[in-house]
Amino acid sequence: MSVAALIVAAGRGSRAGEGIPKQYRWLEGKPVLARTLSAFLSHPAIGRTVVVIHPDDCDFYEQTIRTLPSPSSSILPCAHGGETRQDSVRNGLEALTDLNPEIVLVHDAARPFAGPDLIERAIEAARHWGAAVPGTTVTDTIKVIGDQSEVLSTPDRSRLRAVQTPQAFRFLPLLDAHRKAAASNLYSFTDDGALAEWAGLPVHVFEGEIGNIKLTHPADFQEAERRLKGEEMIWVTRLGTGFDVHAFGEGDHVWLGGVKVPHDRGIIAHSDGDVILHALTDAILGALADGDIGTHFPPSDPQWRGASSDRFLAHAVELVRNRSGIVDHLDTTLLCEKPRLGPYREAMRQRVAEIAGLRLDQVSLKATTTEKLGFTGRGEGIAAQAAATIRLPEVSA
Ligand SMILES: Nc1ccn([C@@H]2O[C@H](COP(=O)(O)OP(=O)(O)OP(=O)(O)O)[C@@H](O)[C@H]2O)c(=O)n1
Ligand SMILES: C[C@](O)(CO)[C@H](O)COP(=O)(O)O
Repeated sequence: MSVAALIVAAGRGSRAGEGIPKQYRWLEGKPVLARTLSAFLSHPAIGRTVVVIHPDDCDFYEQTIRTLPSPSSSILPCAHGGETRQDSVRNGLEALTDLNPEIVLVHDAARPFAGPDLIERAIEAARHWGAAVPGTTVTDTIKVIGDQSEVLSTPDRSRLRAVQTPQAFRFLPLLDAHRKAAASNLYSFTDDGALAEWAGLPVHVFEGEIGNIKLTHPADFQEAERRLKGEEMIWVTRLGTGFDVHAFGEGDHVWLGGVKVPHDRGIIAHSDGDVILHALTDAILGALADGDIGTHFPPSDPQWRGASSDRFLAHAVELVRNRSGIVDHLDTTLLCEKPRLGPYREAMRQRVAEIAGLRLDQVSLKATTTEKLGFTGRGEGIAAQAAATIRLPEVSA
């Protein structure tokens, strides 16, 4: 599927204070916009990129382009922005109509820390859902207030996500939604997700990146400088392993890798007994040196009775991302005589990739019998062992 990037850089950066618009300010040796652009220009899945700039900023823009390592032919002639971010996005979309990509990623120039994995997840999410925005869990409690700053309500934090960019969409439906909003004189959407929602497109949230901050206030620049200084970032690679066993019992199916597999036995377990997801969860927790699945989801806690193990794996991955880390690879070996893995392997890889927010090539799944030896050989139970490779910034390792 063809993918284009649309970088909105036409704002004035009034909240950031100081002189020139923030996207052209230099941050540790490069303009902010050059950092933002590089992430997209260097991504192999992105065909073309259009940057939307303010008409007054042509010189700044040209200077920025000259700082790129190799001025890229994949950058289209820039488009001009409008009064609001929404106008600027619409102008950028109009500039892409000849190209007519299948997917467009809309990104703020003011977010220079979007990483390749985030971009990959955005593309996958658009392929899968058609419209998706990256979100991170909220760590502060949020209040809804009234005109007198009185608290009206406290929404359930577990349902809230702080939304970032790149936001990912099928191109034509987004273009259509923007045109409709403009035709209805609606210009107050603060992100494209909200505009798409208004236009009736189902919008989903995929995993964002804690480090993908928007440079908005002066303090954000100080934070970004600190980070980049420390950051010719040293990554520490960690490998964790996990192992899980469940006994067979009454039943007609087993859950493996998040997929329901018909079988002449069931699994005896507190949760759904998915040994693949349990071993993977423990492997990630092992790499984080953060206890094991029982520490995070005690079997004594009735709320996990019959629980789908998807949430265990998703939680472990979230812990990695909360530490600005990256899950690089997940590898599992299933040990049993039956059921056979073969017919379900791809569906399981797909599901594990989906739960963990990874690409398919980052998920490996293998199986072996134990040559009729031991409890697996006698068909009394099933086991899985897993390895997870993650990277953490040295500071939090
Ligand atoms: N009319 C506008 C307004 C914003 N943006 C872009 O949208 C992104 C997010 O907006 P924001 O952080 O609010 O940037 P500014 O509008 O520049 O900031 P401020 O509101 O402080 O002036 C930025 O990359 C900004 O350049 C844009 O292209 N056109
Ligand atoms: C698009 C956005 O970055 C998502 O968080 C945000 O809504 C932009 O808001 P701004 O007020 O234009 O900075």
